[in-house]
This record gives sequence, C-alpha cells and structure tokens, in this order.
Amino acid sequence: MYNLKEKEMIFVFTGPDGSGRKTVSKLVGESTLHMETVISYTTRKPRAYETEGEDYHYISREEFETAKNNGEFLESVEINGNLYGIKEKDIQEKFEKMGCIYLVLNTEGADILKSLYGDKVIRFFVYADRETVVNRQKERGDDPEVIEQHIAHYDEDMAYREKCEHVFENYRSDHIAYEVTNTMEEYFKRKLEEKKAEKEPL
Ligand SMILES: Nc1nc2c(ncn2[C@@H]2O[C@H](COP(=O)(O)OP(=O)(O)O)[C@@H](O)[C@H]2O)c(=O)[nH]1
Ligand SMILES: Nc1ncnc2c1ncn2[C@@H]1O[C@H](COP(=O)(O)OP(=O)(O)O)[C@@H](O)[C@H]1O
Repeated sequence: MYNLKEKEMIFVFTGPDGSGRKTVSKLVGESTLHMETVISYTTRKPRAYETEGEDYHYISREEFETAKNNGEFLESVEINGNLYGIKEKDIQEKFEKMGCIYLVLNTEGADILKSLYGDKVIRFFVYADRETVVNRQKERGDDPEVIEQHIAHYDEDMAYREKCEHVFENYRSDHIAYEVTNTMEEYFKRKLEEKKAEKEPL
C-alpha cells in the first residue's frame, strides 16, 4: 500500500449513482481548486458519451485479474458484474506532483480508502432524491437496465451518508459548488496553519 505522507490528503466523493458526484468533483476539484483525480480501470464497456483515459481505462477482465494478482490495485470492487479499481502506481505518481487529490468511488470503495488511510481520507457524500437521480441518469443517456441496477442500491448507498465526514444535497449546482469549495478550503487552511506552526520557533 502506498503510504500517504504527512501533508497528503484524498477527498473521496461518494453517494448514489447519478447524484452528481463526477460533475461536482470536476467543477470544484479540478476547475476551481486545480486538483487532479486518478482514472480508474474497469472491465465495463465504454458508454457512448465516455472517452478512454478520461472517464476510465477500459481493460478486459483477464487484464484486470492479472493486474490484481500482481497486487497493482490499491482497491478494487465488483459492481453488477464489472470490475473497477485504482492502481497504486497512479496514486503514487499523482502525489509526486501534488499534495491533495480527489476520487469518485462507490460507497464500498470509499469505505476501503477510509480504512486504509484514516484521517487522510475525507469523504464527501453527494445526494439527491430517488426521482431526481433517475431523471439525471435518463438525461445522461444511461440505459434503463443500468438505471435499474443503480437504483436497486439507492437506499443502501444513502445509508452510508451517516459515515461520511461531510454531506451535501445536490439540487442547485452553484450552491453545492460553493459549499464543497469552502469545505475543502478549510482543510487546506488547516494544513497551512500546521505547516506554519511547525516552522515557528518555540
Ligand atoms: N470502489 C471503486 N468504485 C469506483 C471506481 N471507479 C468508479 N467507481 C464507482 O463505481 C460505480 C460504477 O458504476 P457505473 O454504472 O459504471 O457508474 P459510472 O461509471 O459512475 O457512471 C460508480 O458509483 C463509480 O463512481 C473504482 O476504481 N473503485
Ligand atoms: N445540480 C445539478 N442539476 C442538474 N443536473 C445535474 C446536477 N448535478 C449533476 N447533474 C447532471 O446529472 C447527471 C449525473 O451526474 P454525474 O456527475 O454523472 O453523477 P454521478 O457521478 O454521481 O453518477 C449528469 O448528466 C450531470 O450533468
């Protein structure tokens, strides 16, 4: 397992599928705060609106299993017959460039990251009501079967909010972007103050 250094942090966006985790994390993490994410590997087929290397690295089950057996994944999960995982070397490479990264994971993955890294992982739970997430997935162009698979674990996903450090409803993009930005900035400020305190003579 890659050992996170003193100042390194991972913000994990989790919550029900279609709640807007990817959109919000990109808007705040990337566009506003200039952080980066790590692209997951998956055995799922790309959807019409997705791009290799941007949304996922699409690989075969055989390639995934070989990499998994070689211990290349920091974490991996199986969802609806598809494998998903993050490679440890990709995490390590990102931390060579920056102190904080963000990830978008299902609740199981968020839980794994938390148990691996404790306080260095901050979970942001993003949600909207069932009807809204279904409509968003329809608009996004997801197949009805995919939406059905997602919604089957909506309640289970929602229950995970209790375990997360921060919870955000996502109806107005401007509201959630403002709240998530402020929350993240608090963490950066705290880190900066800790750094200053270390340098100050007693
Ligand atoms: N634990 C884990 N979850 C992932 C990873 N990559 C993506 N996910 C999440 O797993 C779920 C994959 O479901 P899918 O229908 O493919 O959703 P989408 O790719 O987010 O549109 C989503 O909730 C993703 O956010 C990963 O590497 N690890
Ligand atoms: N606040 C919002 N209002 C309206 N639509 C939204 C909002 N947030 C996200 N969306 C849209 O909902 C869909 C699902 O968002 P996405 O970020 O892909 O969800 P997730 O990563 O949680 O599956 C996308 O088409 C996105 O543009």
